[in-house]
Amino acid sequence: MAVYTDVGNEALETFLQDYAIGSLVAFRGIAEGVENSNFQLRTTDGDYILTLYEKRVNAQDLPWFLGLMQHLAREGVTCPQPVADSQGHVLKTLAGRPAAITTFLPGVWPRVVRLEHCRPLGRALAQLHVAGRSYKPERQNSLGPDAWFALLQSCGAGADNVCAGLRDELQNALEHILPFWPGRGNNPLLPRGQIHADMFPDNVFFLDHAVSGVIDFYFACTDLLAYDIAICLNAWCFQADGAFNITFARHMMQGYEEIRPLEPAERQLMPVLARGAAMRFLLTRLYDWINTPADALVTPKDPMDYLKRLRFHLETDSADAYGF
Ligand SMILES: Nc1ncnc2c1ncn2[C@@H]1O[C@H](COP(=O)(O)OP(=O)(O)O)[C@@H](O)[C@H]1O
Ligand SMILES: N[C@@H](CCOP(=O)(O)O)C(=O)O
Repeated sequence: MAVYTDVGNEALETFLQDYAIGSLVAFRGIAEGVENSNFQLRTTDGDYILTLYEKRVNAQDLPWFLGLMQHLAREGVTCPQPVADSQGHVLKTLAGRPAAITTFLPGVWPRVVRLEHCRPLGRALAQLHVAGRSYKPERQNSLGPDAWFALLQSCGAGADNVCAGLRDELQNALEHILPFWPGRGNNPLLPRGQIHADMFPDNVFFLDHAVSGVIDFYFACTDLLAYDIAICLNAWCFQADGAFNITFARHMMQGYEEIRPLEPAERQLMPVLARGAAMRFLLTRLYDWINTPADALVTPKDPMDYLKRLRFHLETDSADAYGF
């Protein structure tokens, strides 16, 4: 459950007086998610989401995230829209945390990924990349390759308690990733733009076999477009038993390339991007696994799922293995 900060009924009713979205009918903390505290609000006007921004979100980045969501919507991407209060402010404070109300998106995220999800997912990702082109402000990826070594260090000896030898294994893996990363040293730079950077199944809603919306832009940043594909490859194309599903990957890429064809170098460098994407989620999961108190109201995600993926990508040296 991810409700780090509790909000009382009275405090919420007072907060809502600043808005013209009717009066409170009901609200509940949302169990899903691990980063922020989310509440579903029902007012006499309809449904909304209240988010209190927590640990990994830097409050200074919030105008960039909310601005991106507004921009993408103008460009035709369905995503939550910040709701302004009567003074025109979208960013507020509640229970001592930065807070915003956004619109509620209908749809359901796939609890089990099936082949039918993969092509629409690829299309939605490419649409987001194309729509993001005209959003000019940039945000550096604070969880990109420059951060991984320090993140591993911050896990300390705890890594080896999760899995014997893990610290050395990850250190060694970084040596097979960082020197080959696009744009580093003499490596070619790939097309950059606004990326979602957390397009996991729980952030993509479907209705009637089509993507009905994308949520959770709080890791979005300006980075390599193909890295976003590598994140999806990790998050959508491995089965529950840990096996890679090449058909899922092929369908996802077919959908993506209907909207934005890949450049040859993006395809060629997919193995290193996929290793990097597995490393990034393995490290944040590992950090959370080690540092989340046993009585916390959040269920940390298993880092070992991403160790299996990382090992797979380290064995892979050609994009052919991904089916594209
Ligand atoms: N705009 C929205 N419309 C509908 N449901 C939402 C919306 N935003 C969040 N949710 C619900 O809240 C859950 C957690 O949201 P998410 O943004 O992934 O949280 P976190 O940032 O904590 O990971 C989602 O899985 C979804 O069920
Ligand atoms: N997708 C990340 C965790 C971030 O949580 P989300 O609920 O915001 O997607 C992971 O799976 O490690």
